[in-house]
Amino acid sequence: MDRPALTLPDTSDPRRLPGCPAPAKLNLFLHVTGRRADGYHLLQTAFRLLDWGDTLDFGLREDGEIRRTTEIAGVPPEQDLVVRAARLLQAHTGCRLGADIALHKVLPMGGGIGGGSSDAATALIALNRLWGTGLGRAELQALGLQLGADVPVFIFGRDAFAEGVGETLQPLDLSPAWYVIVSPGVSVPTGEIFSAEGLTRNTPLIRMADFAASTTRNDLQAMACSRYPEVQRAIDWLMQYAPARMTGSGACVFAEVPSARDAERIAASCPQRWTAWNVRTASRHPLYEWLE
Ligand SMILES: C[C@](O)(CO)[C@H](O)COP(=O)(O)OP(=O)(O)OC[C@H]1O[C@@H](n2ccc(N)nc2=O)[C@H](O)[C@@H]1O
Ligand SMILES: Nc1ncnc2c1ncn2[C@@H]1O[C@H](COP(=O)(O)OP(=O)(O)OP(=O)(O)O)[C@@H](O)[C@H]1O
Repeated sequence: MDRPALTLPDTSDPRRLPGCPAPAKLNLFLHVTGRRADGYHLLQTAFRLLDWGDTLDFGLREDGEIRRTTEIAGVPPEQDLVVRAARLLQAHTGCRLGADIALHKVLPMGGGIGGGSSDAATALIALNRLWGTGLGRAELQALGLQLGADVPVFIFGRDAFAEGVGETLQPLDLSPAWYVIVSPGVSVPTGEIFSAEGLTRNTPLIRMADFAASTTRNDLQAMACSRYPEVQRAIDWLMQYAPARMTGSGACVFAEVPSARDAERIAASCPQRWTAWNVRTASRHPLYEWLE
């Protein structure tokens, strides 16, 4: 058997946590079922964790400073969800320790695969350990929600059926699977799609037991495709091989395929102007055991 792409960090030095994984997610379906008074949308979605992601290195600082030590194009440190997660954990716990944080970006940004959210979740989980702040899973999930609707599921650490704005989570037991994921080279701003006039916002609620690919869809897909036609083209291309749809608010699209070999073959034949990955699922977040 081949080894997982994402592995556990080295925990031998109590002052450093190098190589902490931040996995991507897929939304197997996404229904918009309503809108809250504050503008946020009520959803039903199924999150699936992937064995593919960014990695982060954390080093302890005694002076309380939070420093990002790597350059990320288009994301200044002050806006980085990782830096914001670290500051939020400090503020919430009164911890006076700081950290140097190196972020090694692999996941496409604005791709609907939750890269920034997962980085933030990994920062909360890793710093909670490095600083000895001792928060439990539920408290960290609530803290994560302050950073974004997609952060809690990565702290929950399992495939999940989600409701509310994405924070009410029930575990899903799904069989291991292989996916082809295509990034059509555009970045779709989540807020733009949710606020678009004409978005479907009244899909009837389904029961968790009734969720199946054939009876569900992504309610954000039509709007994303009409504004970013390259997303539709990527879906049409992938549809030649297997049923394909968009994840999250886009831009990435995905299809489940029967085997690792199929995933590799299809990803290798992707048109050059796009990027494709063959990715397998992960049953748990690699840092799952770090929280009670
Ligand atoms: C589309 C999904 O990726 C599906 O998992 C998420 O719902 C988006 O989660 P996210 O990227 O963490 O989003 P946030 O950073 O919380 O919100 C970005 C913007 O999207 C809109 N937003 C997001 C989530 C939600 N349930 N309703 C919304 O209306 C809000 O306008 C918000 O200003
Ligand atoms: N650590 C980070 N990594 C990526 N993007 C970040 C990060 N911190 C802040 N951002 C900002 O968040 C935006 C969305 O990034 P992200 O990769 O999370 O999108 P996404 O995959 O569409 O997320 P989601 O599925 O959660 O909506 C980026 O365009 C960037 O400006």
